[in-house]
Amino acid sequence: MTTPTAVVHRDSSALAKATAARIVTRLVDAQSAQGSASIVLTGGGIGIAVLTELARAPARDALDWRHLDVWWGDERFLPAGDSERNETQARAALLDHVGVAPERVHPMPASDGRDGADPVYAAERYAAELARAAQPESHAPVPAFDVCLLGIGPDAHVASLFPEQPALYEDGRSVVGVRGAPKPPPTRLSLTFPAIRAAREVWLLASGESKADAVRLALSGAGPTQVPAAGAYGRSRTLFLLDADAAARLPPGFTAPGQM
Ligand SMILES: O=C1O[C@H](COP(=O)(O)O)[C@@H](O)[C@H](O)[C@H]1O
Repeated sequence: MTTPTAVVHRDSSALAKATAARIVTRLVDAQSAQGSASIVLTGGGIGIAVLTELARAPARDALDWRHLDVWWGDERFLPAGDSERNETQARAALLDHVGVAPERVHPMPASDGRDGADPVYAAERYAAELARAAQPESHAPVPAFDVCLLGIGPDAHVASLFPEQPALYEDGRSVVGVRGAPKPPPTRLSLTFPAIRAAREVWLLASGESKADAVRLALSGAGPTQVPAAGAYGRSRTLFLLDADAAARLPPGFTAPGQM
């Protein structure tokens, strides 16, 4: 487990722009070292804003988009192309505007796909796809993602791991089908904690005052069953990337708002 670091930006626009720049730097470094890179995308307001800024950033051309694997941390289990799908939003914000190799973009299955409407089968298929991409050095049935982006909900959920739900206890499977999620739509797919923790770096994004309590609890040693964001960490680095409103109630010892 890596100790989290908090980085605070003045507002959501600065947070989105700075995170986009940070992604370019991190993935360019990974491509220099390994020849290719991988990222896990998140949905949600700030998650998609970051992708929009990445598409606009002149520095994006420093990345070799053809040698990037793109995965998702969770998905709303809806028909392909539904505007509420995290995939649909990520394509519109970023992936349709850069030269990603289609075979290296790995969306989670849709509810009208070949698995049918049962999220359990869809989760199994995504887990198998991840396992095929796993390298020996990842020591897990998923790749050692270079960056795993996760939004934080007001209830401290990350990916589609919601407080007190059974998916939080999963320690065998890398992907689960989620039913009865408190945030619509109720049926979702999600990486589990073991899959998230296989990432080299986990970056948790939060913007807005409605996230301030979730951020405070996650950084205060709360348990992941009540505060899922507290259970998401990377092997080498865990970053909380925040705007000043989300950082308004940081616990002692973390960067105070206004320092960036
Ligand atoms: O539904 C979801 O919500 C979370 C957080 O979204 P936000 O709009 O409150 O930032 C997101 O991380 C997740 O990927 C998504 O499916």
